[in-house]
Amino acid sequence: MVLAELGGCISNALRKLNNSSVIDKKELGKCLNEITHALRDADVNFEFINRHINNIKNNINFDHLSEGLNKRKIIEQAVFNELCSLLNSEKPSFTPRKGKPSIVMFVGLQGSGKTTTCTKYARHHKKNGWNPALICADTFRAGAFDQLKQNATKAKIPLYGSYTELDPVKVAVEGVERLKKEVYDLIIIDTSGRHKQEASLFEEMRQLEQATKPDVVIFVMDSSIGQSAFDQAQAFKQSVDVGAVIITKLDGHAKGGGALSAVAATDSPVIFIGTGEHMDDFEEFNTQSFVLRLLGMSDLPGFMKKINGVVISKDEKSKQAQDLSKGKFTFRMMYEQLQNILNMGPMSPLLSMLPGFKSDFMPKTKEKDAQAKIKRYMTILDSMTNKELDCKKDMCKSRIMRVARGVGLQVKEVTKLLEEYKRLAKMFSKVKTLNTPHMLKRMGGLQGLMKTLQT
Ligand SMILES: Nc1nc2c(ncn2[C@@H]2O[C@H](COP(=O)(O)OP(=O)(O)OP(=O)(O)O)[C@@H](O)[C@H]2O)c(=O)[nH]1
Repeated sequence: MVLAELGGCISNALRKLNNSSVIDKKELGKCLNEITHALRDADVNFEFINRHINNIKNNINFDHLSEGLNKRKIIEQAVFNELCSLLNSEKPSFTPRKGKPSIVMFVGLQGSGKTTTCTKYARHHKKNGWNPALICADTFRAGAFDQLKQNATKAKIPLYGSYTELDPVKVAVEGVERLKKEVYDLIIIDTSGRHKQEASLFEEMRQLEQATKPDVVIFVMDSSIGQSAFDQAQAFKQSVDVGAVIITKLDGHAKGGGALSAVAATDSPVIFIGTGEHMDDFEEFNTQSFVLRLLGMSDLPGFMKKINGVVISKDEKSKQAQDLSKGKFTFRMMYEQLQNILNMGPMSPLLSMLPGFKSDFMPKTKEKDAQAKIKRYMTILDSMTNKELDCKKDMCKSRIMRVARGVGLQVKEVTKLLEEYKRLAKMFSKVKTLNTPHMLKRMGGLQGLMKTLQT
């Protein structure tokens, strides 16, 4: 059972309580039985299921619940709390400091997604103001250096590695020394994997840990490995000092429950999840947000945090607010808005924080089309002169033709962009404030915005 289905089954079990005229021990038992089956089908560790289901039972004492209380709500809250505690770790999560070098070492089995995740992690921190660099200490797999090099080049992250040196410890130590001197504040070491938990892999990890003294060791776990996740997580924890976990491949058909619950074996928090092969398919993990979304409930605080933080940065916000109050919406501002939408990354995870939106609301192909359209608009805007970008008037025909020729597109593409500009200018002229809910209302809600981008 994939995770989205797990959420659906748990919500269904809870919803059935609505239809019961009396909610008593028997009804609660039926509901918890259904939840137990759903968790089992999603590969959550049996021992954990029993422990958490018992906790729910023990936390709801029907004899002590007075008449007026909403029993369904109490049960729902107890289930929510237990699902959170299943995924929570007491240990605080590690955050690298800016301006001071932190060393982060990635470990995991071959194919778990380490190399991809290292670059995603570096890119995420770069976007948020760190100065990251990568080290390829995987001298075991031929092609590992080239793979990381390709990823790093795409993400514009500096990389240290060697085609000839076969000792991973030597590469890692030299890399750390060099990158520290070059004042990178986040030094990320990609290590090699093996097909299974081999002694040689663990020995290599131990040596790397001793030689580079990382501030944190991040264990990368593939979510599709089911029940065996628990043993794997435990074996890694026993070999190196795992301090954080990243679960990959939570997109697609992974059951995910096994990996999510196995995190307890590492006694470390999940800090990110990988939701696809693309660089942007990477999300910060927040237990409460995750469980809310799993159960199909809205995560409005998470949504607002993301949209306010990314769509309009604080500095831009005051300048743009000033311009808007003067009724000025220029092509340059349109460019900035499009850039902000691209910076948000994939829309589906964002939208799934809202009630009524499922994670597959926008299929990947549509998402790609929408992003291609934004990029096309930005290419057109790139070919405009500064004067044109800061102008808020319509463009004459000869200019439209010049711009179309400049970017090698048809005139109708430029005309489409102008229509979109007029629509946005009209909308912003009425808003005159950068209050996000207000703007979304003007856009006809997110559904309206998404429809526009998809057409
Ligand atoms: N669908 C999906 N694929 C992923 C994700 N993360 C990584 N992958 C894919 O998983 C495969 C293996 O990823 P790598 O990054 O090469 O794995 P690795 O752990 O570095 O492997 P070794 O270097 O051989 O130890 C690649 O095809 C990645 O594109 C994810 O979150 N979702």
